[in-house]
Amino acid sequence: MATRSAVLAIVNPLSGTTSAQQKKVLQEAFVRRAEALHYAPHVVQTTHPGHATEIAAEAVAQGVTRVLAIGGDGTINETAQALRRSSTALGIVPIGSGNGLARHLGIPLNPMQAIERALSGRPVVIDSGEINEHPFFCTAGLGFEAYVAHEFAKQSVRGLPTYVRTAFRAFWGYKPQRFRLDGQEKELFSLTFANAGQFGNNAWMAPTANIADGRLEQCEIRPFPAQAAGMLTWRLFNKTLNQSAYWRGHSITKASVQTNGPLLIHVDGEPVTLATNQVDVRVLPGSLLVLL
Ligand SMILES: Nc1ncnc2c1ncn2[C@@H]1O[C@H](COP(=O)(O)OP(=O)(O)OP(=O)(O)O)[C@@H](O)[C@H]1O
Repeated sequence: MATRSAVLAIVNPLSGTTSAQQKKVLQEAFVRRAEALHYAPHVVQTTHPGHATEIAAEAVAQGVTRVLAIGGDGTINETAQALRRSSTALGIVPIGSGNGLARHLGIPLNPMQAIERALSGRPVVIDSGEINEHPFFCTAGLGFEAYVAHEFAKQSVRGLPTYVRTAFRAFWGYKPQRFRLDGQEKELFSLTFANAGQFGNNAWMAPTANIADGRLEQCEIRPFPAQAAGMLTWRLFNKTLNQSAYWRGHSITKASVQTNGPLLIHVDGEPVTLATNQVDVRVLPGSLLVLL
């Protein structure tokens, strides 16, 4: 009898708003379905930040061909980091607050259906990005969106309602920042580098982004009067932000940004504080296999 190929599921027990019981049910369903498809399934729960990368790196070294990340965009990022430039493909089972990468790729938001896709789907090549030493797969950015990511991380409750409340509060306290972008001085409300088109929750910062074109979309929002905020928000969710006079986009392969002080950024929605005021962004074309 042929040896069954291994398939690994990495689960963040703290992701999103699903309960521990729901995650347990999901893991059991994964094991049952994988066995029915003649795989040898393994499940590992993360115990600390960065753990998903360690587990996924081990799976790559062992030649596992499918690794599922069951979590939010942070867990998917940590898992995908280790799979870059390998022949191990990523299965995405989105149970986070935003699920930007899954939404962009058209992966079902129903976890059971996403498991099915990850077990039965075919590997498709996509790009990834790097902002300094931090890999990203969906979006990374500076300015308002980074500020919101940092504020959101301080909240005890996850989920969309908390995110909306946090962003609304942050808006009134936030001042646009000065950036030196590829040698040009600019005051911007936000600056996004988009591999996928959206942050999550169908908030489309880069409506035309193509995740497999070997490029990133650099999206700049210039300062705007408070009365324009409603229209910009509507456009963000209506996938028409690129029609706003406050939005500007360029397709790039690399960019360099300087600011006046230590820098708050977000990487796939996770807050990061850089110890430098220099940011270098680049695309890694065709660097990840995703199961679709
Ligand atoms: N056992 C753990 N304890 C503490 N933190 C963890 C653990 N496992 C993973 N993490 C960290 O939790 C972070 C957030 O996880 P994840 O993105 O999956 O959930 P989320 O934040 O609820 O979802 P979203 O990103 O969609 O808001 C990850 O970047 C990871 O570093």
